[in-house]
Amino acid sequence: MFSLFYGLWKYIFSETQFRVLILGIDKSGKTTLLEKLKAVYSNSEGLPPDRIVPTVGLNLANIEASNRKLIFWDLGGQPGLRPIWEKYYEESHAVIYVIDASCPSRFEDSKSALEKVLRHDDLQGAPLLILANKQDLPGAVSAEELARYLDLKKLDERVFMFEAVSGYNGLGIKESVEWLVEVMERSKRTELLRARAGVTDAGA
Ligand SMILES: Nc1nc2c(ncn2[C@@H]2O[C@H](COP(=O)(O)OP(=O)(O)OP(=O)(O)O)[C@@H](O)[C@H]2O)c(=O)[nH]1
Ligand SMILES: [Mg+2]
Repeated sequence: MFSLFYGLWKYIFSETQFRVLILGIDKSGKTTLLEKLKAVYSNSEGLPPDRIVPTVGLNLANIEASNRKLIFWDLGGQPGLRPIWEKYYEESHAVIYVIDASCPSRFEDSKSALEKVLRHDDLQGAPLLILANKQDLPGAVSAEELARYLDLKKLDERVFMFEAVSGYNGLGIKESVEWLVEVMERSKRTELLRARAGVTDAGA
């Protein structure tokens, strides 16, 4: 009985650390964005772009924003590494999907990889932030143009937003994080993950 109340207590009062998964095909700029997030939100400088190499494992960033703790998981986007993404779905509160907005020849690959992400049951109800990245480059399409191009059908029941960003100059980074915190706070997905953690603890 005690463990049941303890589980309930934890469910109501525990401070959630939001886990955000950063996905997108290779070279879309995920790790550069992660390093920019560190530079903007923590005391860490973040790696400069010229020292960032293609990701094979997992990169992490812990930040605090709007009085909330967030952890970002950045995975490799090369085709052979994409099957690993789903191992992280179940634990994630939200997904950031990064697209190189300056490279239309790769939009199709980005779109089909994203559609596969959205079809996965383990990500049901997870808020989705789609970033039109590399806005510092002259040819980059706007967030609206990218949304039109992607024309996503599987977004029903999911909170989502498109945002124009640049991992180089930091455009749109704060707006993105503020939006994420706001939607994760009141998302059913957060309730679900909290309840699951409470139940696990109570049953332990
Ligand atoms: N101009 C410009 N270039 C960028 C930006 N973000 C990343 N790049 C460049 O794009 C290339 C790929 O960046 P990464 O951050 O390694 O991309 P990634 O998505 O993490 O790639 P994988 O780890 O292979 O999945 C690098 O040459 C970066 O310097 C940006 O905002 N603007
Ligand atoms: Mg990377």
